[in-house]
This record gives sequence, structure tokens and C-alpha cells, in this order.
Amino acid sequence: MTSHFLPEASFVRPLPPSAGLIDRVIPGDSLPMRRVKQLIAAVAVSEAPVLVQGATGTGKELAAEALHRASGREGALIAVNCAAIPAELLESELFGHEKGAFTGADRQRIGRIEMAQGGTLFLDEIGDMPLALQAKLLRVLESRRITRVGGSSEIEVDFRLVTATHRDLARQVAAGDFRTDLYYRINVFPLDLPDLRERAADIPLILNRMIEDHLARSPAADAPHFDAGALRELSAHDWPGNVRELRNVLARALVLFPGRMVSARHVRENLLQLAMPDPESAADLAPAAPPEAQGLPEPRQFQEALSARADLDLRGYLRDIEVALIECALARSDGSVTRAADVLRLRRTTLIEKMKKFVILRCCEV
Ligand SMILES: Nc1ncnc2c1ncn2[C@@H]1O[C@H](COP(=O)(O)OP(=O)(O)OP(=O)(O)O)[C@@H](O)[C@H]1O
Repeated sequence: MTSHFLPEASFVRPLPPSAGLIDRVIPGDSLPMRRVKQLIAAVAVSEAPVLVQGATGTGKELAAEALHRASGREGALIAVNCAAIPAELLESELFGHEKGAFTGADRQRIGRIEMAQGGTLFLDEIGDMPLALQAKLLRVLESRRITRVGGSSEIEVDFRLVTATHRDLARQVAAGDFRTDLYYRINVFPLDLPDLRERAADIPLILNRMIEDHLARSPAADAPHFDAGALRELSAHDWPGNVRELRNVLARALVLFPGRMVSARHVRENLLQLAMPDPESAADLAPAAPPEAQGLPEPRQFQEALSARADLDLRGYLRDIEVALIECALARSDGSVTRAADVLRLRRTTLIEKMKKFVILRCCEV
């Protein structure tokens, strides 16, 4: 695994024992993320409500999961996205309801707050909660009791509250869209997640983790390999969609470059923007400067180069060589598939099939 040592990191205190657990949930070793993880470890064991703030896709839900796991609370982590549930349904979703409480309530239903008993209630997009419900939530936080919709008895509840928003809650308070008293109740411990561009050093680690997760789910999958240039290109990107955008980039790479080496150009042309070249159209194949004529390595030279290696992914390696040679032949042929096929002594249709299979692009770095 690549190490991303940052000299400033030495100013950060060592992480407590829950750090390993938090690391498993949130990959990232950059200074801003180490600070975030330190805060999570410190606050997790307390009862303090935590307000996670950060732009969309920065991993607020992941932070809530890390907080819950590190808290050691035995109950479940129950997440509710206040923006995704229509306002009129949100109350019964949170508080539950008794049979006959309203039309369609044909049986009693336990709400999410009760489900979080002994665990953590994660209210995502709390800034989208209607004002009337904000008042009810405030009462629950003060009394630690709830009443199901249509019910008369109070039920004691014990949960840890974690909230999140991508909005500026202080501004919402000033505009009268969010209750001041609730704001102070939930904002006991603010946790600000940095944008991905501020922790670009974490990108290789995050990508690795995402690829590992993917391979764990689909062991037969062929993962792409990002070379150093590709990682540099990813680090230089602005990432307006943060880690969610990075996840999308990887999803594209899994489709376009299975088992292949991904270069800086692939990142620029095919991953950060989705350009699918038409391998049959010579016009789509921009001419590239022909490479210097040079001999190919003899099989003996491969033997020497590989003798010191413990193992080798033969299929992946041969595929990379095949792709490199096809790209090179195309460049030498000014993008003409017919001429490139001649150079490679392949049938034109065979070459086109290979270009489709490997998503070979219109120009190459030779
Ligand atoms: N550090 C990370 N490592 C790996 N994956 C991550 C990381 N942070 C976020 N993700 C992934 O990115 C996606 C977005 O994360 P999450 O849903 O937690 O973001 P969010 O800040 O809650 O977004 P939104 O505000 O849009 O709800 C998820 O698929 C999540 O698993």
C-alpha cells in the first residue's frame, strides 16, 4: 500500500485504541482526516450530540457509522434521511404510530427513534426537517420520551444523536428556517468534514479500499490499476462531488479498464469525462506522432526481468502488452485501423473487436 506520509502529521497526537476501528470505516491518512478521526475517537465515547457538517459526498454518513461503532453502544445505528421522506410521513417515520392513528394505519408501527434504543439515531439532512417537527424533536431531546402518533402513553428512549447537513445551519437559523434552541441542542460537538480536494493525498488509499470492497463483493472481477500519472491526475482534480464523485470515477474505470493499467490520459479523457471513442471511425482516432522505430524485447529479456519477482498476474500483464502494442500500431498508422491491423498482422475485424474489448482510445502515449 502506498504510504502518504505528511511531515505536518507529526503534530497530531497519537490516536486512541478505537482508531483502528474508525480507520476500517473511513480510509484516509491525510492531516485533515487524521484530525477528523481524532475528534471522532474523542467524542464517540461521550453522550454529546454530534453535528456532522460537510459538502455533499464528503462521507457524513460514514462519519456517523464510525462514531456509532467507536461508541461501543450495543443498539443499532438507525439512519433517517429527513430530505428523502415527505414531510407528512416524517413524523410517523420517526415516532411510529398506533393502529388507526390515521387513514391507512392498519397496524401499530415502531418509529426510528424507538428502533435506535440503546444505539445511535442518525438524522441526515436535519436542515430539511419541517419546523413543526423540529419542535417535537426538541421535546424528545429534552424529555428523553416519545409518544407514538395516535398514542397516549409516553415511552422512554435512550439513543445517541448524530445529525448531519450539507447546509449552513447557522444561516438557516438566522433566516428563521431552523429553530435556534434545536440548533444549540444538536450542535454540542460539531464535526466538519473536509472536501476531497483538501485531502487529495488520501485518494490512493480510498481507491484501494473501494477496489478491495468491490473485489470482496465480486471476487471474479478484474480491477483496473491506476499508474502514478493517473493518481497525479486524480489528485489535481477539483472533486466538486467529493468522495461520491471518486466512487463514480472508479465505477467507470471498472467498466472501461477491467484488469488494465489506467494512465493520466485515460483519467482525463475517459474517467473524469465520459468520452467513448468509436473504434470503427478513423476520424475519431486523432493522429499521434509515430514512435521511434525500435526493437521489441526478446522473450529471454522478460525472463531476466521477471526472475526476481515472487508472482505475476500473467493474464493482466499480457493484456497490458497487447493493449500497448495495439495503441502503438494505431499511432504509427495515423489512426487508420486498416493499416494498424496490417502492422500487427491481424484481420481488421479482429483488431476492431480487440479495440472494443479493451476500450482502446484514439491516441496513445508512445
Ligand atoms: N473516506 C471514504 N472512503 C471510502 N468511501 C467513502 C469515504 N467517504 C465517503 N465515501 C463514500 O462516498 C459516498 C458518499 O458518502 P456519504 O453518503 O457518507 O456522503 P455524505 O456526505 O453523507 O453525502 P450527502 O450529503 O450527499 O448525503 C458513499 O458511497 C461512501 O461510502
